[in-house]
Amino acid sequence: MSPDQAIDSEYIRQHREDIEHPLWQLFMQFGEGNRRWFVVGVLASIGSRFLSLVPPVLLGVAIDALFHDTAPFTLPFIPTAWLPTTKMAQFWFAIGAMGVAMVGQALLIFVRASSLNLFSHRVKHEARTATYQQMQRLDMDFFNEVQTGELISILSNDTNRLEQFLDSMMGELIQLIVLMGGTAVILLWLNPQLAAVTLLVIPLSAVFTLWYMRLAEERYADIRESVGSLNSRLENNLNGIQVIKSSNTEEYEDDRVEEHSYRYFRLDWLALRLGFIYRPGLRVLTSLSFIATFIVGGIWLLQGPPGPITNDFTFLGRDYGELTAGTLVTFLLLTQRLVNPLAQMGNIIERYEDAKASTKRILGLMSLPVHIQDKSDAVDLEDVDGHVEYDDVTFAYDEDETVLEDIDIDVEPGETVGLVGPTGAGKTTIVKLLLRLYDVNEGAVRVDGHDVRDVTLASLRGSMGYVGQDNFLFDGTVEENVKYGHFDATREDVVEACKRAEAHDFITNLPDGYDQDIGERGVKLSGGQRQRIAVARTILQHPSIMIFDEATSAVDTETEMLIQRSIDELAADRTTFIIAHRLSTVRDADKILVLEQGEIVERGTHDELLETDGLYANLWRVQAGEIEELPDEFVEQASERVAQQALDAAEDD
Ligand SMILES: Nc1ncnc2c1ncn2[C@@H]1O[C@H](COP(=O)(O)OP(=O)(O)OP(=O)(O)O)[C@@H](O)[C@H]1O
Repeated sequence: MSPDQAIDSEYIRQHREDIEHPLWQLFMQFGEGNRRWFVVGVLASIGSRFLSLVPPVLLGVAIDALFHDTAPFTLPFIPTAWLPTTKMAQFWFAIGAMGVAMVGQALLIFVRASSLNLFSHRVKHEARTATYQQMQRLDMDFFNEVQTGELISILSNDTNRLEQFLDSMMGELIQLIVLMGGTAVILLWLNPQLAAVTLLVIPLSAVFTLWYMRLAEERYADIRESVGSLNSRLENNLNGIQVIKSSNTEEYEDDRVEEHSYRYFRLDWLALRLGFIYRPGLRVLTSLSFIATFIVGGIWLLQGPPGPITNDFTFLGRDYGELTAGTLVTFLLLTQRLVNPLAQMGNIIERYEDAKASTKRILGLMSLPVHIQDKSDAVDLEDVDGHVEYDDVTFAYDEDETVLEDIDIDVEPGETVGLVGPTGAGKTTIVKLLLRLYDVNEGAVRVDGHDVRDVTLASLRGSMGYVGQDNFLFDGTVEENVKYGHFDATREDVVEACKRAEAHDFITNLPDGYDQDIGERGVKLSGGQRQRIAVARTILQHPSIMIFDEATSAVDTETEMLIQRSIDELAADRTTFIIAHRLSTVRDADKILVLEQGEIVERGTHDELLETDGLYANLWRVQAGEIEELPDEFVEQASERVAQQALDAAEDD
């Protein structure tokens, strides 16, 4: 897929699906600094499993050599010369060796658990922070497409799933592989013919497991996706709780949440059901292996070897005599030991598929292409004068719908520009291009003669202050919010900025003044108060270019007057863009640009535009209450626009 392609939800889904070997990629990306923990964990796993195989082998050897005299006292991998020669000494040697193996196993289990847990928790932490860091830098297109709940789900649920697999299940998987490998080696060493009967379960289980994995993979991808959409629903509803209550739509929302939750339940249940078939199936296979070993070994002991099996053969230079009772006991003990862990395979695979789906979501997000970023030769904008040019700019959010067309604007340093026009005309989009939240499709936006694509984003955005209609405040105190982004500002700086933003008086009236906690998103303040804190924050930034986007539209007339005073003060010595529906706000601007359907249809000062008697003059008449004097054409166009907006809103729903 080309990185130039628009980042829409289909692109994001496909991009995620195309990720191959997600867990391996993740391991390579985040395992590096943590590999030693992984290696120690794996070695301890192998060691502990290996030691767990020692007691059954010793038991079998001891039975045959000490009690039945049917075989010599020999142990795998240990030279006979090292072993004691008297029976009593051999007896105590076997018991001592079993004790050492058990204590050693306990120690290695401790080492395994601590190192693998440390490894998985570190990988989780690093994956989560790296994902967040990358996510913050993604293009706005991405945030338009993906819901917040879905992102939280990736940063929280998916990283947790990953950790669960990495610390517990991966350890179990390694142990299972070691157990199977170790058991196979010992059984083959003891008696390759009987081992062939016992170990038939391994290829059969592998085929059965592959079948299960193929089916489970899709289901777990769907489950992770449904968790994301459930979280998005919940997040949306919690954010909109005031609207839900005031619209009396609790029952409607109950149903919507239930629908999402039910989808999650159903997908989860489908995957579990698959596991219900797989797990007992695997147990039947492993039990069959135990029974087959017992039947074949039992008949062999009672009647001599069955069928084509012969007692008299040599394999890899070793002479295999008759099957003994002790060997059969070791076989049965080891087979029994294989049964339970092998039956755990179902759990491991479920967690593996779950972790794989989660990792695809994490890596899918991390590897998304970023278009809006610094070029390798980007320069810093320094000592910005505030000369802004839009040179024949054309822009579309979606390929098929042009939002701005042939926009030409030239703003001299220090000038104030008013952007007005009907809703949806493209006013906010114009300033988004200046902040380089999006790149133009054609033409160029320049600041002090530099194309905004050629300068660093930090210096570009650092030279601009933006105050919108609804400014986000963080949970914290008034002072923390004013200082946000300028953390080394002093209390005096903060107070000075608040005075200029007409916010000082209301802040000193709060019970804790500048130390007042303002709650999540500033809920404990009124809209006008939040607005003035946002203005103060911008003043502290000393921007060369100011942008006010409907900054006074949500406040009462008195607050509007106060904010207007601070806007006037800020605009006095810097380039300023003011987007406003209330035309009185831009009346004194040096230039007013009137936009309609993505084009600048009129430009001039307030008086010039009134004289032109076009769209601006009609909008002015509307606000002055001179409705009767409006031309019919304007009224018709206005009602068409309103109808179109209603249609668009319905389509969006
Ligand atoms: N993120 C987006 N993705 C797709 N289309 C968008 C996006 N943002 C805005 N638009 C569309 O672009 C057009 C211009 O929107 P814009 O917000 O610039 O208008 P505006 O003049 O500022 O309107 P208002 O006065 O209502 O704020 C509208 O048709 C809008 O639906």
